[in-house]
Parts: sequence; structure tokens; C-alpha cells
Amino acid sequence: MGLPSEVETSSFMSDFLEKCGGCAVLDGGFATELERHGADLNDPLWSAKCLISSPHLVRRVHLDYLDAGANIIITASYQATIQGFEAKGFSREEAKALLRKSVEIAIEAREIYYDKCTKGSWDFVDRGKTSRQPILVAASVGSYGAYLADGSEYSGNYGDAVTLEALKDFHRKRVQILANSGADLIAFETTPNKLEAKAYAELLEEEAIDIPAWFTFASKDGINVVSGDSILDCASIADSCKQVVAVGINCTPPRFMQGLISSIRKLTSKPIVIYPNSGEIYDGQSKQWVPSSGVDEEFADIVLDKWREAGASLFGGCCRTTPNTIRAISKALSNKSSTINHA
Ligand code: MET
Ligand SMILES: [Zn+2]
Repeated sequence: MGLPSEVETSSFMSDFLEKCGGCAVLDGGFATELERHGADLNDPLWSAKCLISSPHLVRRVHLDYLDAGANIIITASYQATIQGFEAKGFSREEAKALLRKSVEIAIEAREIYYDKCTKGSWDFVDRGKTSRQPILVAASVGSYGAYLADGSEYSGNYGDAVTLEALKDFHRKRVQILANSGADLIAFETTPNKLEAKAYAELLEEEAIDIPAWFTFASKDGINVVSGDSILDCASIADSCKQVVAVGINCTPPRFMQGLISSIRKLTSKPIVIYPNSGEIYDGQSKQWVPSSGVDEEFADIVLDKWREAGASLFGGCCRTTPNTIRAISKALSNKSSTINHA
């Protein structure tokens, strides 16, 4: 298959959003939900450990989020790297197979869910024609800091020795594999600094990656990304990259979202994707989530309205959010679209 035409890539997300009724629902905290099912993720591979030890749980969590109303599910590859698997004693080929497996499990969950919907609901059969809720599988790519598992994921501080070329080399093979795995898009998540965003953009271009991607950044202050780089600079790197079909924020307290969405909106006309965490703060030293001193509203209707007005159109949850969060988002959005349709 050749490169998608620019027109095809640029309409990918708007076409999908139209099919979803204007806004799409993402899944919620993946690792969080694995832990709620009993997985022990205290490991350098974090959630990717379950690709080895409990793939059935990975499938279970994808299904839980699909049942909750997600239109986009994100694979368990956030902290899955060839380097990380090799450090565990896997061969290079086995490491690559584990990366592919993260996508295969998500695709399998989508098939199971579609089957269940077709068999179980009259709503899906319309005069002999089966209409299905569109579901995308997004292959997760976490940052170099996530691989280091030393807290730099949330400081964005890699030191001067880590150059643009080093970051590109670190991510290159994984991105190639995920791009050819059957996933619909690549989700570059929790991006902590401008340098890594630039590395992703250049990689997509150099490797002629032929599936779309989104870039989401994390922020601790609602103004900059976690490294202190300006969100405007980061968003403009994403905006200039033709394979990027959405730009946004993840794993950031809900209270910062409105301001960040407004900033990003000034820089790009691409769809804006947001999936905040619960508002608690991750302490990289103790590897624990601690309550924050700020005030966070629930993901209630009213907050979603503000985020929509500010310009976002894809909504989900990150760490410490659960299928209940996603169910609430899905319900709030479908209430809105039925109000609009019946107006
Ligand atoms: N998709 C990842 C997860 O939910 C994002 C983690 S952000 C630290 O587990
Ligand atoms: Zn998160």
C-alpha cells in the first residue's frame, strides 16, 4: 500500500467524527483498569507487562471500555518497547511480536464487541442493513521518559545528551512496526517536550508512515507542557505534520483543560483530542498517585460543554479514570446529539 494521499489523511478524522455524530469518545485509564482487575504493574514495562503475563486481561479491559461507549481504544503498547522487552530477555523478534500483539488484542476485542452488538441488539439492524458504531484502534506510543520509568516522563528533562537524532532512533523501529500492525492510527501520548514532538514529526515523514497519528501532550500548569516548553510551540509542530490528524492533551488534571484547548485552538484547525487524568498527581519517586491541592470538577456535562465550546471534539480519560468515567462522557455526548437532532 502506498502513502495515503494528503486529502485522505486530512479528512480521516473529520470523516470519523461525522460518523460519530460530531464528537468521539476515547477509552479511559488503561493501566488503571488493569490494576483494578488485579494486575501488578510495578515493573519497567508497566501496563505492557500484561501483554506477556495476562493478555486475557488486556482484552477484558478493551471490552470494558467498548461496553462503556468508547469509539477509540488505545493499545497496551504505551510502555512496550523493543529495548524494554530485550532487557527482560526476549529476542528482537519476540519483542516485535509483542508489539504487534498489543494491536492484535485490541482488534480482537473490537471484533468480539461488534459480534455481540450484531447478535444482541435490534438497534444495529436497520431494514436488513447492519449499521455499526465506528471504532478505531489507536496504537499507543509512550515517550522515551516512559521507557526510562524514572519520572522523566513527567519532567520532560532528558538532559543535553539526548538529542533529536537519539530520540528518533529510539522510536524508529517501534513506530514502523505499529504502523504496519493493522492499527488505524498511532497515538503519541503524554509527550513531555518539544524535542520529542519534533522527533515524532520527523520520523513520520522520514519513514513515510502511512497511517494517521495524533500527538497529545501533558501539562502540570495549564500553560506549558511538563518540561516547561510552550504548548503553542508543541502544537505548532503537530500542526505542521501532515500525518497528524488531531492534537491535544492527555494525563493532565481536568481543571487545566479549558485553557489548554483554547491555546491549541489558536494554533491549529485540526481536531482537538483531550483525555485528562483524574486530577491526582503522579509522584515519580514513590510511583504513587497522590491527591492534588487544586480543585477538579467531575467530568460532568457542564465541563464537557466548556471543553466543547473551547474547541475539543474527542474526549476520554487517562490515568485513574475508569469505564464509569467513559460511560458518563458517552451518555453526556449522546444526550447532546439527541437534543440537537430533535431540536
Ligand atoms: N494509554 C496509557 C494508559 O492509559 C496512557 C498512560 S499516561 C501515563 O495506560
Ligand atoms: Zn495517564
